[in-house]
This record gives sequence, C-alpha cells and structure tokens, in this order.
Amino acid sequence: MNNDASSAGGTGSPRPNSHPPIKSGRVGVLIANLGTPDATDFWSMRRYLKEFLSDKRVIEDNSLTWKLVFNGIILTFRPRAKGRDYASIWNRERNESQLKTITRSQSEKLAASLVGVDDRIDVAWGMRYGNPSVGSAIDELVAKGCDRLLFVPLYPQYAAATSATACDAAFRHLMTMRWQPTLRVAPPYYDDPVYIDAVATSLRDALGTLSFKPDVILASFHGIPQDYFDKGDPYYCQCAKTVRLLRAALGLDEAQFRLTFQSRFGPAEWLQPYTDKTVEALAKSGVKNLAIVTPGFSADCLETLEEIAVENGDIFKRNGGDNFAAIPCLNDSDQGMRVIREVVLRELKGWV
Ligand SMILES: C=CC1=C(C)c2cc3[nH]c(cc4nc(cc5[nH]c(cc1n2)c(C)c5CCC(=O)O)C(CCC(=O)O)=C4C)c(C)c3C=C
Ligand SMILES: [Fe+2]
Ligand SMILES: [Fe+2]
Repeated sequence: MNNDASSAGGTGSPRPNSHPPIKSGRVGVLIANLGTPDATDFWSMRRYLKEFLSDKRVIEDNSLTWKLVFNGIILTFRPRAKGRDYASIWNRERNESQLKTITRSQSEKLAASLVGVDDRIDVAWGMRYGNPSVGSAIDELVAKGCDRLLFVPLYPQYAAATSATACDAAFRHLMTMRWQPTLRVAPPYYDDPVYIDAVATSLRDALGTLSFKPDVILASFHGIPQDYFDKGDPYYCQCAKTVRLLRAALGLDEAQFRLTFQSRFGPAEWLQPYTDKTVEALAKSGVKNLAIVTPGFSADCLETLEEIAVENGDIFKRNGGDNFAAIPCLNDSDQGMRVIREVVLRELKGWV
C-alpha cells in the first residue's frame, strides 16, 4: 500500500491509503528453537540462565526456597561451570553455539527448498531465550510484508517447558502490535511418518559408518520433572510413541532399543529411566558396545554434543564399556530438512 501524503491531516473520514506505508500480502515461516547464550563468559551465561530459568513454564516452583537457591547458588556457580561446557562445543569460526549455527542453516535451507513453491514465502528463525529473539524474527517477517505467519517450534514432542513457552513468546510479541499478523502454530510431529522414517534412516546410515555393532541403542530424550507429567503434560507419552514407532521401523525389540531421559536439573524426581544411570548399569552388566540417538532434539546442542557424546561416553567407558557412539541429530541434513519442509508445507495449506 502507498502513503498518499496529500490526504493526511484533513478533516472528515480518512482516505484508506492515508496511513504510513505498510507492506502486506506475504507469508512468513518462523522456525524456533530453545535458545542459547551469546557467549560463554560468566555474565553472558548468567543472563541466559536467568532468562531461561525465570520462565514459569520451565521452573514452576515459585517458593521462597527456590528463589534463594536460584539467586544464591544457581546464578552464582552455574554460569561458570556451564560456560566451560559451552566453550568445549563452541563454533569458534562463527563465535556462536552449535544450536545457533544449525538453526540458521535449517532456516536458509528451508527457504531455498521453498523457492518455486510460492514466491510470497519468507523464512526466518528465532530463539525462545537469547538471540535472535522470537520477537525480532516476527518483526523481520512483518517488515517484509508478511501478514500471515506460520510458527514452527522445532520440538517433535510437545512439552509446556519448550513448545508452549515458545508460543507464549510469539503471542506476547503480537500483543505489542497494532496490526497483528495472523498466526498459525505447527503441531508437534512425534508420530509423523516422515519424521520417524528420517530418524530411522539417519540412524541406520550412522550405524553403517561405525566400526562396531551396538549391543544396545538408547533413545535419549531431554527429561522434565515427573510432577509436570503428573499434572498432565503429554511429553512422556509422545516420547514413548516416537520410540515405539522407531522400534517398529528399525525392527528392534525393547531390550535392543530403549527409551531414557537425560539432563536432569535439580533434586526433584524427573522422568525415568535416567540416561546416565542406564548407561552405567548397562556397562556394569557387561554391555560392551553402545550407541545413543537423541530424536527429541532437532539440532545438536550442549545436551547432545557434551552431555551425551562426552559425559555419557565417559560414564560408559569408566564402567567397563568398550565402544560408544553418539548419533548426530537430524540437524540440517537432507533427512532433517525433509521433515521440516514436510511439516511446513502441510501447515501452510490454504495459504500458499
Ligand atoms: C528438547 C526438549 C527439551 C525439554 C523438554 C527441556 C526441558 C527442560 N530444560 C531445563 C533446563 C535446562 N535445559 C538446558 C539446555 C537445553 N535444553 C534443551 C531442550 C529441552 N529442554 C536444549 C536444546 C538445550 C541446549 C541449548 C544449547 O544452547 O545448546 C539448560 C542450559 C544448560 C544447563 O545449564 O544445563 C538448562 C538449565 C528444564 C528445567 C526443563 C524442564 C522443566
Ligand atoms: Fe533443557
Ligand atoms: Fe545438560
């Protein structure tokens, strides 16, 4: 639309085009992931952890005890300890975390794969915590003329602590806008045949490159507190279904392909069985060859590259295991992009 300055400021009804120029008519796709610190120094880490762990969807505990522990212990000691972990997996070439590098690449590859589908589509990426924020990504798309947005939280399994809070950030940003774009949200895709096939295929391919055959494969998902499950979060059930479908696709049984949960935070009970305890028990029971796949992460990050590949690899070997492999996430691989493109095209139906 064009601004017609000659009509501005007159009396009576404004003419329809007498407002500032606003582009419209385009369709935005916004992929979102969890977030990541801007740098690994104490203050960058503290800022990131403070934003993340102040989210009521993540830490539902509102007690005075939690506030004292959070401000007195966690924000004092965790930034340095976790900063070291992030530093060990940092992408030094781009000076950013792996999660950021991979998410940007997923966005660029998605945009390239949509060329020729409809030239009104723009793609952007955002992070729930840290930068680029979900809000800034929405602004970027709106500035390009997108008045319809498809928001795609890149979590195959829904959890309030991930998918819902990402949506909260998007909705909160829309609250600041006079002319809100119309917003659609892509649903979780934990049982989508394309996702199951992509994980199964990439796992088979990765196993084919190993010098050993795993006796056991763990499908390790990020945990949530048991209490959140008890209150009705569907996350556990969606993880369990993903694993059931993967077992069927891979022709493996429950002993060969097991569901576990990693990244426990705090003293409360989280979803079980725990990945680290399972790895230790398997090694002690004589299992010599182990692989871990992480289908709940759409991109490699601290939790896969450090906690699984390094920490759990060490646990396995310290307790008698011989061969260990951490299987890469789908990332921006052909299989990974097939999943994202499929979800996006399905959810854009009727718009493009
Ligand atoms: C994939 C799903 C995820 C769920 C579910 C999830 C729940 C959850 N996480 C925390 C606390 C932390 N998670 C941290 C890192 C982190 N978590 C996920 C994904 C899920 N979290 C990812 C992808 C990452 C890595 C980000 C990266 O930059 O690489 C961290 C930060 C690191 C640390 O200090 O350990 C915390 C803290 C809770 C409490 C929770 C459920 C309530
Ligand atoms: Fe997490
Ligand atoms: Fe972790």
